[in-house]
Amino acid sequence: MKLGVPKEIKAHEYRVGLTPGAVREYVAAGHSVMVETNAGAGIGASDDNYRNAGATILDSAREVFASSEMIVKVKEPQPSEWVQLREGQIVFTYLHLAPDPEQAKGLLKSGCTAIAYETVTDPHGGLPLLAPMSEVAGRLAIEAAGSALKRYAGGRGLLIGGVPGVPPARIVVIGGGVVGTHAARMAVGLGAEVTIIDRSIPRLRELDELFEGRVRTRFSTIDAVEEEVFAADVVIGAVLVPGASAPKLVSRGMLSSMRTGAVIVDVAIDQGGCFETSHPTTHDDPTYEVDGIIHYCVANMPGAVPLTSSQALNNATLPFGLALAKKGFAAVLENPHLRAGLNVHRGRLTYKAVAESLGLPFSPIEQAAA
Ligand SMILES: NC(=O)C1=CN([C@@H]2O[C@H](COP(=O)(O)OP(=O)(O)OC[C@H]3O[C@@H](n4cnc5c(N)ncnc54)[C@H](O)[C@@H]3O)[C@@H](O)[C@H]2O)C=CC1
Ligand SMILES: CC(=O)C(=O)O
Ligand SMILES: [Mg+2]
Repeated sequence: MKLGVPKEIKAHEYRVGLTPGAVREYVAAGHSVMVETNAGAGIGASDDNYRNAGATILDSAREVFASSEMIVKVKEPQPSEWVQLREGQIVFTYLHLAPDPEQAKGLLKSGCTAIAYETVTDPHGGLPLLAPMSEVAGRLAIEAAGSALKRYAGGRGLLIGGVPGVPPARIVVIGGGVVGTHAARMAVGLGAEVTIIDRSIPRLRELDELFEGRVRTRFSTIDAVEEEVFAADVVIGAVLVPGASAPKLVSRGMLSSMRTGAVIVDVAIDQGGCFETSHPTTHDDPTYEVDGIIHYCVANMPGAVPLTSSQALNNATLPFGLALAKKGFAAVLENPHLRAGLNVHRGRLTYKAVAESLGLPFSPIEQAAA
């Protein structure tokens, strides 16, 4: 198959869809890979590095889109990219369609086959192509919170770990999945007082064992969320209902009962966010304030550490990408985990939670593929 890797164009997105190491794997399997010039600049990979791995370098994204049967990216296609996709072409990338009706319209209109990294599954009920970036974002969330807590940044002026004789920050993590666990690990490591809220009791049990008493766990109810959020210095939003818009767990009204200068890091912003007052921000200007509460809502947090993130992402996407490259759409039909990743096919939405969140018709895959 002919694969294409355009340079990412979202603000401060320095990751790349395929690293030179991954290109080598595709080429070794008999595929050809076209890479836009400078696509790897953010990870220090030159065009020559890609050529040495067996890729052909093209001068523009336009040539990459025009000559490829499958586009491999990182971030959701941007408006200038939707219009270059076509029927029969596969796009393999993050999509996060639920909160993004414009992108959904663009992809539907193109007729392309779009497989969302974030809804591909594994045999253990996990999301293997979301997990590595959730690990990164969870860890970064505590760094982001530490920066925003600084007084000059509008925060409470609190050091996360405190010092002997002065208490540390209280950090509340809503959603104890991959993001939540990695945020909690960093927070515990810095000496914070950490509470994790989740609606899954089995997950709370696992977390209790994992952290050996170093975090408090709470079942997610309206009361529990209110009580914890009102007493917090930092709240990390890390819930997910796969494919769907994030549930809004903290309302605007609640902000006035929070500590002035407290920080919200809404990692779930790529699914619309779990705070009513969240809106997406960029690494250029990551925070804003509402009712005295600092909000950090960057939708591509791992883009800030592209060297770590591109490698971690490529490790996870490689087996799925190789299956797609070998068999094309047939791989989606035969592999239940890739099938779970299919969001758009030939003008139809094939992921139920996405269609429901967008209020658009859902088509089962068999119907869309007929
Ligand atoms: N902003 C960014 O750059 C990035 C954002 N993300 C996003 O972070 C979010 C979380 O991702 P993961 O941790 O991988 O998901 P996950 O599926 O591993 O964990 C989600 C957790 O939320 C819990 N949950 C769901 N509804 C809840 C509720 N009402 N109350 C409490 N807990 C609830 C689930 O039980 C689960 O444990 C996703 O939206 C993901 O797309 C991930 C990576 C980067
Ligand atoms: C998951 C996601 O949206 C990201 O890594 O940017
Ligand atoms: Mg700002």
